[in-house]
Amino acid sequence: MARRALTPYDKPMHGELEVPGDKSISHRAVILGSIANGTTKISNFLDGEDCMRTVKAFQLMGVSIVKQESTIIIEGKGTSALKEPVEPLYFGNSGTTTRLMLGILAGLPYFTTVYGDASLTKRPMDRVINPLTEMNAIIDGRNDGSYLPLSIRGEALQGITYTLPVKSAQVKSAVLLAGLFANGETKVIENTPTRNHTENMLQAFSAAISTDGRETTITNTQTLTATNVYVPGDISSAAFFLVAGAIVPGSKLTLKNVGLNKTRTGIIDVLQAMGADLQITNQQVSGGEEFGDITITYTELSSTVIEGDIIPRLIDEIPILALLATQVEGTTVIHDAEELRVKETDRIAAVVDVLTTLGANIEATDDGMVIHGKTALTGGEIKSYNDHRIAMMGAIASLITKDDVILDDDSSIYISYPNFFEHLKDITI
Ligand SMILES: O=C(O)C1=C[C@@H](OP(=O)(O)O)[C@@H](O)[C@H](O)C1
Ligand SMILES: C=C(OP(=O)(O)O)C(=O)O
Repeated sequence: MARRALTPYDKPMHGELEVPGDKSISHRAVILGSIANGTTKISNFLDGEDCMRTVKAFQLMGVSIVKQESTIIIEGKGTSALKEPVEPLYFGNSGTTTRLMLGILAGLPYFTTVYGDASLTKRPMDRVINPLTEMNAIIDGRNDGSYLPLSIRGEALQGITYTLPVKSAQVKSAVLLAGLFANGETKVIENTPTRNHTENMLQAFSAAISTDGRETTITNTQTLTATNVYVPGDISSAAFFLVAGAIVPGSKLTLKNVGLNKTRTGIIDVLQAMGADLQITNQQVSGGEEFGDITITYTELSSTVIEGDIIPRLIDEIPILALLATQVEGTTVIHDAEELRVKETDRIAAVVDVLTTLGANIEATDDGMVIHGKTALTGGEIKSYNDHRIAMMGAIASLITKDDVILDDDSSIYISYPNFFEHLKDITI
């Protein structure tokens, strides 16, 4: 636990940053590389705590995974070479590890127990256990089998057609991954599109998968073929510096090689709707994932409404967008974001608490928040709620506060952005 005092910065920021690899893509690359046949090299892998939980889980199942700086080499030998783990799998703070691994473990012929930290232990798992149970999975756990710790006895699975009742890529992914081992076809239908990295990665590893509009179908695939994966920068991490550039007058920042998958770029659409000066250059594609450089040049912005289908495209960026909304004239309203209540912490309550402490005019609603701008932020002592996105939001706020911001604990930042403070320093010297 590390308390940190952050001093306001009152000069324009200039510079270029290469944010770390995408968390969602890093998890998926480890999972598929570990069950595929052959060697998978993952470059620009995010070695944050969450992705390392996924790595550790497969190491405990006998997979050779070696890390050399930001490259990971996996020697995959197919699922038949995996071993039953002899100890419980610890998933720390990582919702993605837990939900995606449940999809895998449900179909492997092993008994496994999984557990997590205090936050993960409070997050709902029935959203994944329900469809997996429909597929014949045998999963039990605390509180009628809906919370960690859980036990999984792998079973022969049966394909299903499943319409997602929650806007969750983790649920979609768990069902699709289980579909690799299930008899026949597994179809997932989503009313609101969510991030499609699992679909892209399954395609890259030669699974029998196809998407038609909002329906994705996967057919039992005994053997995946290893491939090399380049992980683009995480737009959810870039978001903190995009907002920094948007709130500190006179700034101009470039974020290099940032993932631009359309299911993730809601923040770019919102910034543009608010009037931001954004330029996207050097666009490329690798493994079905688009990426490129984003340059933001400070300009006065105006308020907006964020609701509907855009929400899953920016769900993790809402805390930092709320900070931005405190710095624009007018009222910004965020609706349809009830999923924030079941993240690492209740992010609606946490954002409202932190920004209120800093002097903002913000109210919580059941499914979002209402922010009245523009307010001068004061500084003060804030709680991170042990949530990386809340801690980084507080740190970015300190750029424009009158007095210091004291963060009670900055350790959660290692979850998704281990070199966050170095990057913050690089652009504030
Ligand atoms: O699939 C993923 O990698 C993720 C999906 C989202 O969660 P939900 O599926 O719970 O919405 C997101 O908030 C999380 O950070 C990562
Ligand atoms: C919600 C998040 O992650 P997870 O669900 O994997 O814990 C996040 O990174 O903001």
